[in-house]
Amino acid sequence: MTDTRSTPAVTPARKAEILSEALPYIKRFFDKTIVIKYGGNAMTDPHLKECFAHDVVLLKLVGLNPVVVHGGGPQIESLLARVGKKGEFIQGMRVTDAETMELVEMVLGGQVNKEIVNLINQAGGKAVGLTGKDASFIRAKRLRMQKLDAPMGDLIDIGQVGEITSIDPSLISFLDKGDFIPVIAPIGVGEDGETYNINADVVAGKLAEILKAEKLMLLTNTPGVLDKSGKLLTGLTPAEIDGLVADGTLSGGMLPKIGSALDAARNGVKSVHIIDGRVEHCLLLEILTDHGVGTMIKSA
Ligand SMILES: Nc1ncnc2c1ncn2[C@@H]1O[C@H](COP(=O)(O)OP(=O)(O)O)[C@@H](O)[C@H]1O
Ligand SMILES: CC(=O)N[C@@H](CCC(=O)OP(=O)(O)O)C(=O)O
Repeated sequence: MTDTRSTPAVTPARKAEILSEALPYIKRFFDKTIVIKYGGNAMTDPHLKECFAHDVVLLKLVGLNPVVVHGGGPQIESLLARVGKKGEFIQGMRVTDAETMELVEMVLGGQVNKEIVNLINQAGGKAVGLTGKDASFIRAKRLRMQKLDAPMGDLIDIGQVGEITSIDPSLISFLDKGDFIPVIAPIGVGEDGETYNINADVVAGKLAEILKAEKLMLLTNTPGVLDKSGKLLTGLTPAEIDGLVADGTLSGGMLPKIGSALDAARNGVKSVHIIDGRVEHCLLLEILTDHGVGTMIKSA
């Protein structure tokens, strides 16, 4: 059977040319850390999942240090539905009671984490799955959330949702140096061993800051950040983001994503992108070629 994905007329010479175009990027990013957030919504198609794993392995083998943080929102929803529960979100954060927390940990720390680890290993990498509980490397406390439509300081409690208090980078650095690819589920641990559910974009952003990453790439299921008419915004400044939040153009899961992206850009991560995880090889396109595939978040 013919594989229609490999039929475009790319001559061998053009293939070689494309490969050699990656050289300046490989040189520039050699030994640099790239934090990749793999969103639950971009994680549904089997072929795309294989492409993602393949790209991560390729980045590692050419000398970059990819660190994967994954979500799993849709996967959590389907387990909740099986036990007759429905997820509730406030400003993109899941309200997390004790039972939900148990299920979230099963899905993120178990099913989704091990699936990604396995895919990367099948593609020839050496992935190691972790949650923030491993070596207690992501410490958290209970989040008190500021509602956008409430007076400043009017904070609400949404259950076992964590706010990161610290990240110890040593475990991740150790894995990077040892040729391993860390794959991190967004779960934190409290002072007394409590388990916290943390939005994956928030973990990815903070980790990118702490690791002094060269790039933070947030893969999602839209072309990037869209304006009110659905057009892609290829670059965004903090002032433009404030405007989009205030007029309601950004909502739901895009709120924690943009907040984390902006924090990372302001705190030393050199380039921050929200990109379309449904585009085949989006990581290679964004990192090793001139073709941007989403929205770049600027620090000023
Ligand atoms: N202005 C916007 N541009 C793009 N997506 C938006 C916007 N506002 C809200 N969204 C929503 O944010 C979603 C991405 O966040 P989320 O569902 O948390 O995805 P992920 O699982 O990739 O983190 C999009 O699928 C879209 O429904
Ligand atoms: C507090 C909170 O909202 N946690 C998220 C963690 C998973 C996640 O962020 O998944 P996506 O990246 O696929 O959205 C949740 O429970 O859904």
